[in-house]
Amino acid sequence: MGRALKRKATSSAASTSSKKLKTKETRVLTANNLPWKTVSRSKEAAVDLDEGILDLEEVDNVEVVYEDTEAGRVIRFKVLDSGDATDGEKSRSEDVGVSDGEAEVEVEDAGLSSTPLPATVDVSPPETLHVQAFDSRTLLPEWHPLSLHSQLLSAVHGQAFMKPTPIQAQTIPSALTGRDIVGVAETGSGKTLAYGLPILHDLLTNAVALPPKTRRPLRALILAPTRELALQVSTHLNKCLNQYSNVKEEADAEPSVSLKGKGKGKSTGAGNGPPLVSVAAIVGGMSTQKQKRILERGVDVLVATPGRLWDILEEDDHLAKDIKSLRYLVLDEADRMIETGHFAELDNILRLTQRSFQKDTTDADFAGTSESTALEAEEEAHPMQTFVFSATLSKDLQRNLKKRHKPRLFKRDAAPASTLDDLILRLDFRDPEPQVVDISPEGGVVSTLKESKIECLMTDKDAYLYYFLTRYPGRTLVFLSSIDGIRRLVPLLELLGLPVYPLHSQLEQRQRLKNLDRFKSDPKAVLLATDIAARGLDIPAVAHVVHYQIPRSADAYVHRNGRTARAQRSGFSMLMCAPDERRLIRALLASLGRQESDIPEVPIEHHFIDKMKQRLALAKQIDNAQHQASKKKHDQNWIRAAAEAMDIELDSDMEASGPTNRQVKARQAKVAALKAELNAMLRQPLVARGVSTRYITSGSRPIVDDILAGEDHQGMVGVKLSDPATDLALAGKRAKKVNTGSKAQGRIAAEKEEDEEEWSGFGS
Ligand SMILES: Nc1ncnc2c1ncn2[C@@H]1O[C@H](COP(=O)(O)OP(=O)(O)OP(=O)(O)O)[C@@H](O)[C@H]1O
Repeated sequence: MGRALKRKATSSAASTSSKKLKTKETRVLTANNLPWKTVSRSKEAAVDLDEGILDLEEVDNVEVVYEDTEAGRVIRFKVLDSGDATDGEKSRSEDVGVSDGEAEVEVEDAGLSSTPLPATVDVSPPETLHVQAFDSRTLLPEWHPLSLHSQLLSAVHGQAFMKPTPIQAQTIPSALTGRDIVGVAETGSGKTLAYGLPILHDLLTNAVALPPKTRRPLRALILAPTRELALQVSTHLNKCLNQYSNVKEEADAEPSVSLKGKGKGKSTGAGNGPPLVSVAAIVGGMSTQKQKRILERGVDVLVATPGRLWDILEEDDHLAKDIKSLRYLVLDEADRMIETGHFAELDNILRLTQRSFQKDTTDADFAGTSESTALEAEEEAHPMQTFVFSATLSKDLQRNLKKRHKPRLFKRDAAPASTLDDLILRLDFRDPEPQVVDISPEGGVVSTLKESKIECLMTDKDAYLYYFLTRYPGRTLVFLSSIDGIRRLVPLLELLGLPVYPLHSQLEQRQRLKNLDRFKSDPKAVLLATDIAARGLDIPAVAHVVHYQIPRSADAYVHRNGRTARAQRSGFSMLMCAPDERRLIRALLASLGRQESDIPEVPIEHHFIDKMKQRLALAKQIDNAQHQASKKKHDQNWIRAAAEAMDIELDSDMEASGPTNRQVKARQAKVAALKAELNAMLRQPLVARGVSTRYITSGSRPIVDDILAGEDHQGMVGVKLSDPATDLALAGKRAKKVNTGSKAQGRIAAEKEEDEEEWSGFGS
């Protein structure tokens, strides 16, 4: 038996303590079967700019033992009796015999997540370090033929991804053989791992242990259009490296942590060792210091937004050199990147990756130098692979790509590319014919998504939105085209008691991530967002997407809808359509090969809308009063500050122009009275027409049955709790019934239907 490794695991976020170990083990388990316990962490910590440790788990009373077998060194885990574990220090050193291997795990840099090497003194070099065998043939028969690194298979299994998604199944084998790939597949279909797993497989398979403090060269660059998406991709990949992996358990470490030796006597040099494979994100809004620390240490996989990366590249020659010898370049949501205003930066970064461009510059500037020779040698030994993924890449572009035999070269002074087609055609695919895999659905519609619309006046959109949110509580993402619109709506919906959060580019990054986290953790939360949230964000179980303002393009419509109905879950989207917008919607749908009539109307009980309008009117009054008061105060403060700065004395008129204390108090009292009125109104239940709240067992439609069955809607008396997709289907069936009958019968049926609806409320 090899030597035992004992550790006490603590982290700065949540202190964990390993109890004392004893050799009297009771069970030998695989890493995934260990009794991991979730460590509670503050929500805020999970969304900090360090890209967040999303889950933290700990395990107590486990001994890690290295065992030399014929196949090499393997790792075993022994779970000790909890009773044994309370023994003291003495038993610990006696039993294990090696006391210097104790290590403390602490959060060192949450911006860099890694797979640390084990903290033993005599750790084997990675070439001989064998991750505990993962039986993929039995546990993951559908993943097995892909022959991925066992650490990745273990992680995939741990996340219950029992088979590859179609885009993964079709691209991973080619990517593993070195092909360049253009992958197009519906939103939420697992594209991140389609490019991520081949990269991680290569890096893990060829990982070389670097001495501590050695800067590791960048091997893969993933470019994403938004900060949130870049952070999410980095987290997603780190989950495959850390969360469920055996190597993690081997090192007894957590994502985003590194091991620090704390043994007596001998140093645990390897405990300070570099990670096997590291992934980090660098995005705008992140502290420069942290970013520098990450880059100084070096990462294998860098996920970045083009704007921030270009800023760094202008100062960091080291990184610029790394980019010239990348192994992997990924453009995630490539088509969005040209819309974000960072097109020039993206173009510049891509120039750096183009070997022919490098040759052009190096030939001119350093012909025959060691740098030019090194680049050429590197190119021959490890040609760069390029992956371009999106849910929306035009068919024309794909055709052109296939026709193309040679990349269009970047000339030194060439103007930047101006369209996505131009840009992608200039990508330096090493593959003469990159493999194009397009399995996107016709019309961009995911099969598990139900689309719908509400037709209403522009001025009534607030009321209809409020109706929808009240009628169908559930995690809802509402898209608006303007930040002003979000600023106007958030306080109103807040006053109406909805858990609503904003997300747009003018919020501080910390606030953006905080709001996103709140949205993720409350199943009834509402996020009002601009299109920065339209691409790539993978928020589990978004029930509804609402297009409050119509999307700018068909692609935006597809991506916004893609925030719901992900990974084969069902989802619902609703387009709010004012008369002026109908022409645009028709054009938008036509470009997807569809018609306006393809999208049915959500059934609405108009009786409720009037009540919604009353509540909204009061909320608007309060908001205006609050706004005026704070604006006056702000103006007055500004004048005083300006006068002070200029050393001017304000005359008494000006001083007096501000509100007096009495006026301030009167205004506050008015706001308080309006709020009390609104709260009283909100306490009154919204009652469907024809329903008696006093006689719940009688009336045209007794509601007692629904109450007893627990199916009554808490906020709207007289309607059943239901989801919009079911109500849409019921409305569709009713309409069909009406259409199939004779004209006269149809009329009677419709009248009857109207009556029923009027009395029972929708969804009943
Ligand atoms: N093989 C799999 N089986 C089940 N779920 C998976 C699998 N691979 C990935 N997922 C999950 O599916 C969800 C969507 O994945 P991902 O974010 O990569 O989708 P996407 O195709 O990039 O979407 P978008 O186009 O919106 O960016 C994620 O929660 C991911 O964890």
